[in-house]
Amino acid sequence: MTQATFRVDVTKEQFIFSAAHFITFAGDICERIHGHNYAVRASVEGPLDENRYVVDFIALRDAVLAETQQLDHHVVLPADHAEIKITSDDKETTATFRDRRWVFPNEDCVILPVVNTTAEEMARVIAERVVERTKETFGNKLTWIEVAVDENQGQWGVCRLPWPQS
Ligand SMILES: Nc1nc2c(c(=O)[nH]1)N=C([C@H](O)[C@H](O)COP(=O)(O)OP(=O)(O)OP(=O)(O)O)CN2
Repeated sequence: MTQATFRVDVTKEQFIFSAAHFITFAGDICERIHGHNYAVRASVEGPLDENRYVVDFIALRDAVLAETQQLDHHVVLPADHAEIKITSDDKETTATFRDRRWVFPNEDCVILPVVNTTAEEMARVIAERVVERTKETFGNKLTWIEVAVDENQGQWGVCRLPWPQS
């Protein structure tokens, strides 16, 4: 007998956030700072509740939006990169990579707990934070959450996390 599975997906125009970043790749190549209009999709899988919902679209939408709005119009920097070092004083945040240096007003920056600000890592952080925002409301019946971040109209980094059971 086939077993039905159910999922809710939300991907809204209002999730699009414009942010600047730079990553390293191939060992020691560090990109120039540049921006993307990032798109986001979030999905959760689980059984149907008494409403015949997996979860209320609106609750999931609002949790995702709260996270994407925090990134909009910011420079996104990695806290955990081995060579991109981030320091802040009371006014400015400085990023260094070898002999290169970028200085930003603190309020323009968001420092994320990632090694590299790739779409995959940003998807993971958004997924973890959406779980934190919703786990009390959604309970422990869901099986997973997946967040996908699109850097450039069809280039998605995707992270799926098991839904916390406690
Ligand atoms: N799996 C991943 N691959 C790549 C990522 C990523 O996050 N995950 N990121 C990048 C870079 O950020 C790169 O800057 C992507 O930018 P994009 O503008 O898409 O790249 P192009 O130089 O090809 O841009 P065009 O404007 O389309 O010329 C790379 N890979």
